[in-house]
Amino acid sequence: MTKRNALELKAVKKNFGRAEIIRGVNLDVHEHERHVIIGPNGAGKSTLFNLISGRLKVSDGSIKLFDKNIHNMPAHKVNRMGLSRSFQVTNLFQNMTVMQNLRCSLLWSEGHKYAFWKSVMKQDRVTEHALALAEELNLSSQADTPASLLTYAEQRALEVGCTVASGAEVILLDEPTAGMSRTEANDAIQLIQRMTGKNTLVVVEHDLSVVFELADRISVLVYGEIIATGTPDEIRNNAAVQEAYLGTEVH
Ligand SMILES: Nc1ncnc2c1ncn2[C@@H]1O[C@H](COP(=O)(O)OP(=O)(O)OP(=O)(O)O)[C@@H](O)[C@H]1O
Repeated sequence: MTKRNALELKAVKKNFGRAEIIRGVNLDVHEHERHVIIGPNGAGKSTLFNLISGRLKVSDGSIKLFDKNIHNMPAHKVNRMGLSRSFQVTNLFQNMTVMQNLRCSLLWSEGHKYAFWKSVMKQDRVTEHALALAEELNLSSQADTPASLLTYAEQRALEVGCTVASGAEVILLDEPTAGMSRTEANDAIQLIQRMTGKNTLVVVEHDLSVVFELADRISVLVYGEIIATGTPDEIRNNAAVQEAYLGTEVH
């Protein structure tokens, strides 16, 4: 049986002035897949994420989220349609506590747009859900701590928790282990795997040990073009990928 695509990019191009930065990208991300995009600095990974999440308009081509066109829609609409992008830590409300951040995301997923006063009954349910999430994130003991006082790795964990709580089916993660120690990175990967089991994940990541641990499939972006897509083994053994990017790093 063919797998349903959560995301489908067809011949996507992006120019900045006369420079063509994304040069006809075709990419299918299957529902529930963990798809990691790798590539050298300046290959266009962030630009591609900006196009998918609606922060930038495509110059040409189409992007579909579960069969609906989303290219050139504003980011908040793309978000409402079920795609959320987790930035480094900028999605958090720094002065609000862990619980308040989680509650905000849960209420957003129900369309409350931060109107906390709507229903007391619902508030109890949301609080319970937020507590359960804090526990899953190993942040129970910090439930009433403002986000700004968490460690960097804890903030990243909370950020992933808020993204999941916001109800998005497709989650884009931007270098989820950047700036972390090896132990923190391993914990973060386990947390991502645990928290996003029901989601489709698209991840940009530089750390190849993280990439090969996390990915169901990998796409390699070089100078604005995807030169290969495949399982970790297929990518490891792909001669063009080795020449353009991996070198001998993964052997
Ligand atoms: N708004 C912009 N205007 C002009 N050029 C841009 C703009 N945004 C990105 N670029 C250029 O597009 C190219 C790709 O940048 P991008 O940040 O997407 O690459 P990347 O693969 O994410 O790189 P890195 O791994 O270093 O984060 C770079 O040459 C960059 O200078």
